[in-house]
Amino acid sequence: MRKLETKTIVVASHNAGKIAEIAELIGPLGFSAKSAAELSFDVPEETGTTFEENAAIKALASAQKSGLPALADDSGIAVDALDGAPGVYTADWAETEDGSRDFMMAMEKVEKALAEKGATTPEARTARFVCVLCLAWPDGHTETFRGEVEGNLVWPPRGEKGHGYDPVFQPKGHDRTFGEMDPSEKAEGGPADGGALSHRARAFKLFTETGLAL
Ligand SMILES: O=c1nc[nH]c2c1ncn2[C@H]1C[C@H](O)[C@@H](COP(=O)(O)OP(=O)(O)OP(=O)(O)O)O1
Ligand SMILES: [Mg+2]
Repeated sequence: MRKLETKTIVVASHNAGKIAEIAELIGPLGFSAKSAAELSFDVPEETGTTFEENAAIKALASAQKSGLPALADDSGIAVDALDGAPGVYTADWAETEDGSRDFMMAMEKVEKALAEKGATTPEARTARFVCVLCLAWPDGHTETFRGEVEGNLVWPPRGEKGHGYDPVFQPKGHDRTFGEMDPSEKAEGGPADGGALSHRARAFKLFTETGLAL
């Protein structure tokens, strides 16, 4: 596994909520990071059919453009009763006609699909958040790390603290949604979570444990 030889990287994302979480996770590692959004890089087209493919597309685009190692995060929510949807298309479900994003609308779509399946009990409403991190170098080398967190979907949405689908996701073993948790709690969880709760924090744990970031 290739190690990072520089302490300056690009965070290959245009999502402010994610960028803030990634900044908190890499802060203690002593990296200086600029996001693709700050650098005004184009939003690459996510043409892959897996989180891994899309993470690589985004990381490679930023690495090639900047000449620096770049870290992308491709993530989404997979609902069991919907055969894993919206999955890699999680952001697409939030897209409005004018090209902006409306997560209330997206959460309503998921809820409608669950209602059509008659999924009313917590056991029928299980889902997981998935995060695949891809670190890419300008020469095309990539390393990937996957994190997942199990939980179930609640309705109505609860909490204003998160972003995206956080208000409807209640992680297993917790009685609050991600939307009701402070960012540090979403990242670290409680005593039973081993220091990493969210899909993003779990993928980051692998990233640091492999020694890549040392
Ligand atoms: O912790 C999370 N809490 C709530 N929602 C989340 C989370 N993590 C991912 N999500 C949702 C938001 C987005 O609709 C989709 C990811 O789509 P994805 O393409 O990976 O990200 P994005 O387009 O928002 O930003 P970018 O590609 O520039 O990194 O999953
Ligand atoms: Mg995206």
